[in-house]
Amino acid sequence: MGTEPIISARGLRKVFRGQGGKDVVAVEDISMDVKPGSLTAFLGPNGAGKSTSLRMLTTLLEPTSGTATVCGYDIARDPASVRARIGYIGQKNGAGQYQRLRDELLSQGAMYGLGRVESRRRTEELIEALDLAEVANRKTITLSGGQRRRADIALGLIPHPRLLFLDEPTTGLDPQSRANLWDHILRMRQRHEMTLFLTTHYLDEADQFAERVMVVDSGKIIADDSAPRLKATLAGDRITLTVTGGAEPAATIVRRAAEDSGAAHPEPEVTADGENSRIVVAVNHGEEVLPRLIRELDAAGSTVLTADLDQPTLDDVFLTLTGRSLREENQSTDEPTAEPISAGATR
Ligand SMILES: Nc1ncnc2c1ncn2[C@@H]1O[C@H](COP(=O)(O)OP(=O)(O)OP(=O)(O)O)[C@@H](O)[C@H]1O
Repeated sequence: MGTEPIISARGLRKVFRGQGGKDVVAVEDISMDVKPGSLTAFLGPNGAGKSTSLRMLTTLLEPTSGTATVCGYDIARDPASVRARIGYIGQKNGAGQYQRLRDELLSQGAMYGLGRVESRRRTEELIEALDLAEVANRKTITLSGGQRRRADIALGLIPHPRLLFLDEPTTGLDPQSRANLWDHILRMRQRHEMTLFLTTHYLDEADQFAERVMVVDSGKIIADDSAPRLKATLAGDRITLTVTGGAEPAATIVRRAAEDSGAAHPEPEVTADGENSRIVVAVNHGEEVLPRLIRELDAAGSTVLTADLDQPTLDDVFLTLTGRSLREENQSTDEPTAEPISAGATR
């Protein structure tokens, strides 16, 4: 298949007929080409249309309009050929929870027509690779959240897919289990040279592990690039200053410095901080702008009490694009915002 895209979608759209005849446009218009071997994160707030897009690409849901090929096969005309080549790990795994994990893996192998010997070989290989030996004889319903997600991944990998779709693989896990799961995901990827396409609303995961980040909002892809490039082109470095007295003339000087740096949104955010003023602005090349800015403010008679320079995050990217914070949006329906995690495995 060479460099042909492993996923190629054009104008995918899904409208659900809501109750009382009111339609819900879950996915408005999604187009993409995904390279074989890549790791792509589909990042967006709750309800952005991530799962619906994934369910269309995995042939679980028929698009209202639009087309896609996955592993070279058309999702509408040849869903069986698509399914035979992909793995899909949904948000809630519905597999038989009262079976022992090892038996569940073996039945999965049988379901994919692997044959007894191959099924057993694959089951043992995945139990070992995903660190599940200790729990392999337990019923899956008794597993912890992290073990359950690793078991889900083992189930998804039984058919040896070239392309693995994961829908929010780490949601609901504590930071340590998330790091551990990522470790396994990256190891599996390396071992099997798989293409990974996953949805997440954890900004740090997309930032750390994905080579390509597609930011999704209201059923559309609103940005698509590597995390460093998204941050450099769409967010800029954040400068936070505390100056004595009122905000002027400091705010004007800060705005001009931001404009000169080519910042997309040079208007500073100004708040009173007791007797002092706090000024926040996004600039380009913050490390060059900040010292110059402090000198200019000093010359204009504004004393700078504190000055901080922060690298942008993907949340700043989302904020620039939509005027909303992804962190806050997810907090309302999700567990506490993710702490940064680090997986032992390297890319
Ligand atoms: N079967 C359905 N019937 C009606 N509306 C639906 C259905 N499935 C999803 N939706 C709606 O479509 C929109 C997109 O949902 P989707 O689950 O794809 O979002 P998501 O980005 O995966 O969100 P989350 O991060 O919460 O999983 C939401 O408004 C959702 O309520």
